[in-house]
Amino acid sequence: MARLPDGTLMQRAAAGITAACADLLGRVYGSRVVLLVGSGDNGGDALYTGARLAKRGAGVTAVLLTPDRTHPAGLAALRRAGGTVVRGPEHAEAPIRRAHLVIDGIVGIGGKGGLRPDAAPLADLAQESRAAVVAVDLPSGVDAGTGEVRGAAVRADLTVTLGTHKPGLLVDPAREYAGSVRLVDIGLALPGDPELEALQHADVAALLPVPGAESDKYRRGVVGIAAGSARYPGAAVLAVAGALRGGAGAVRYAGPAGDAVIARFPETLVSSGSPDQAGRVQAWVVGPGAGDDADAVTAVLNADVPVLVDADGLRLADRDLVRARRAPTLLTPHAGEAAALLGVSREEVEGARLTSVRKLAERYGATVLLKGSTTLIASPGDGPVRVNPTGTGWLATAGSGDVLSGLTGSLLAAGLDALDAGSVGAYLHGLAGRLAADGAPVGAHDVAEAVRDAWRDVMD
Ligand SMILES: NC(=O)C1=CN([C@@H]2O[C@H](COP(=O)(O)OP(=O)(O)OC[C@H]3O[C@@H](n4cnc5c(N)ncnc54)[C@H](O)[C@@H]3O)[C@@H](O)[C@H]2O)[C@@H](O)CC1
Ligand SMILES: Nc1ncnc2c1ncn2[C@@H]1O[C@H](COP(=O)(O)OP(=O)(O)O)[C@@H](O)[C@H]1O
Ligand SMILES: [K+]
Repeated sequence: MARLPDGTLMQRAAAGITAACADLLGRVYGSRVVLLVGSGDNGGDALYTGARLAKRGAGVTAVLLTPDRTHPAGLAALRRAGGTVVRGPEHAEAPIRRAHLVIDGIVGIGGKGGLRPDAAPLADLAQESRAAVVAVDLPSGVDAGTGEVRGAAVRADLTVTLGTHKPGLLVDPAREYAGSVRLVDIGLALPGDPELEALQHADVAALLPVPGAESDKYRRGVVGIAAGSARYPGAAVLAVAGALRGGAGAVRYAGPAGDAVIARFPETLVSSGSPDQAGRVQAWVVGPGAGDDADAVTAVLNADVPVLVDADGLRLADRDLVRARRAPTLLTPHAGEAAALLGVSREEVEGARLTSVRKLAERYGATVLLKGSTTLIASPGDGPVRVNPTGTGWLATAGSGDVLSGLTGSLLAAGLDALDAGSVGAYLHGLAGRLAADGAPVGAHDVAEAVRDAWRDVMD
């Protein structure tokens, strides 16, 4: 900002927001637009945007939340362009009810906590009205840095974000408030590592293990699956189904559900004893449907290869044993399992996913993949956390986590590190869920089958 003339970034921002609003309105001329203007630069962005829309023939009304502390140059620009101004949120109701578009410039990255009491009713009015709601930078009231929502917040149809995505636009619950998100490049160079990364197709394609000319099944990696029980043989079948599609050259199964596994997947190498008797593998998956088999979990954690621990395995894994491991460990809890490990409620984990996943990674000295509406993957330390962009609610179906654990374990066996295996596994799994569902409900086995389509889609 210091290197640019005063107001340059704001003009770039306003130009981008105006273009997005015009797309949404279809016709700017004759439309009725209401600006919700807070006391900071977020309000300034809204005012400059309003001025541009007014010049193109929109009827623009600015509602000033704190009339004495309003971005002066932005306000002057709006007035010059013919916009009208109402002073105080108590006058907002009538204009919002008549509006085609409401632009939320109450607060941006300078916000703390949920909306203050004077601003909170505006969020409700905007939501109840028939107007489209566009948030400037992020929906006012959500936490930009964490995705937490502590109190009232605006619900937007579209968020036009400036310079870079903020964690709050990618992590639930805040993500849901943002609607669709459009990034406007205002020419900011961002310093240092980001706090959060979302892999894209090209990143995933570069990480997927592909056999070379000299590959054989052992060099591609063997993944071991210690899962399932007499009560839950299906978990073993689904984990193997995922593992067969994850790039390892062979899948070993160790446990009591070998007959069910072999009936469905004859290519699996099955044994019924303890995992440490099953032969060499390059990575283990332990836990899905495993019941109370603590010995299998301990045997796997004592192996000097990467280990993925899921489901029942998380409850049975000794924390000191996990911390003492030298090979990588990847824990894959859903919010309920994470809550049990942290000794908090499920709601607390779902309300603060970023904090929770970091805390778990620190406590266990392991990489953690926290599943759910937003899937996050964190390794211990301050490095960037990964957020999976491909998830879909259709994945919330029994057994789909078992598929994920097999798939991700297979990527570990093929040589990806825990953070990459977790993020690539979640990416393929989410995409497979979308492709398999295609707008209709799916079972977990459909997701496993669609992993190949997801893989091709990424490689395309
Ligand atoms: N930093 C940059 O490089 C740029 C920033 N821009 C804009 O500037 C914004 C940040 O501006 P500011 O730092 O002035 O801060 P904001 O405008 O985001 O918020 C600060 C104001 O909001 C009030 N406020 C704080 N918490 C609130 C709450 N819970 N409820 C109601 N009001 C609350 C504060 O009293 C303060 O006056 C960005 O979000 C973006 O819109 C853009 O203009 C482009 C460039
Ligand atoms: N609302 C949601 N949106 C996106 N993905 C979801 C949602 N709910 C669950 N998932 C995904 O579905 C899978 C469910 O896994 P899990 O909870 O372990 O179920 P199960 O134990 O039945 O296999 C995880 O990959 C999770 O991230
Ligand atoms: K805002």
